[in-house]
Amino acid sequence: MTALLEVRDVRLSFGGLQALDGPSLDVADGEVVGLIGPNGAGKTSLFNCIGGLYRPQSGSIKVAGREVTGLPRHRIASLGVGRTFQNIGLLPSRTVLENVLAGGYHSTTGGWWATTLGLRRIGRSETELSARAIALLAELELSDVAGRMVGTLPFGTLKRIELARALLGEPRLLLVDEPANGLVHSEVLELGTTLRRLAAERGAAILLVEHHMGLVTSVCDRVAVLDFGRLIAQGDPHEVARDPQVVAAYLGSAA
Ligand SMILES: Nc1ncnc2c1ncn2[C@@H]1O[C@H](COP(=O)(O)OP(=O)(O)OP(=O)(O)O)[C@@H](O)[C@H]1O
Repeated sequence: MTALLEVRDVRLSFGGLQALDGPSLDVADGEVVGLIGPNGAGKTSLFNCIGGLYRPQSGSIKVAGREVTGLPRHRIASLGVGRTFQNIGLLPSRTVLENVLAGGYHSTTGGWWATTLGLRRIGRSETELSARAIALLAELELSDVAGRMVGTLPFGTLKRIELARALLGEPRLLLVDEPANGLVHSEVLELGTTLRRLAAERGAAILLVEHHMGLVTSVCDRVAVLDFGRLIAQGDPHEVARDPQVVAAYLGSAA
């Protein structure tokens, strides 16, 4: 079976710094894969290569069999790649609904929303998008705050809004960057349930960058571990967490 996401030998450097040193990784439809590793290991850099923010110097990244390296971000998004960001990228002076609707648009020109938010529509009608956004708000228990300005809401709620926004594009592959960061324990548990449900009910593949090992072991089918841009281990989350090389990488980062 062809994997939905196929990463092969991706290399990315910033001047003399090798952020990604040839990792290869597959993610299948409906699979939840954790991408873990110490600070600076290259996790976000790999996300940025998959999503088109960075272009690797070499290697291949395919989504549903289609090479995406070098494609503009909106083309990669239209192939079914959605994303949330480590440092939440919402518009604080817009409502929750407006922010979620922004997930249906990409950069620059066109349509009513272009005037409002400076964005371009993906291709659905306004009515369809609004209906989907409202359904997503309900699914993520955000209906009560739909008309509130995002800037007035607590952090845990902002994370759910970001997820709803990413889901509006109906991604086949969802890249989720440190969703548990800043959440209290009960919110992390809820988040874990939500991520598993998204994979089970929508068949979405999820690649999850996360430092919260409780969340990783509870939601991921598999984990891949990066260290200094290299893939040092992958497999069952509990087994990988005991792998001496992985333990050493984390201890080294803490030293
Ligand atoms: N735009 C950039 N310019 C220069 N260096 C960068 C850039 N982006 C990432 N790096 C460097 O690449 C390396 C990998 O960074 P990256 O953010 O991918 O790691 P990470 O595993 O996501 O870390 P963290 O867990 O702290 O978020 C780091 O040394 C980082 O400083």
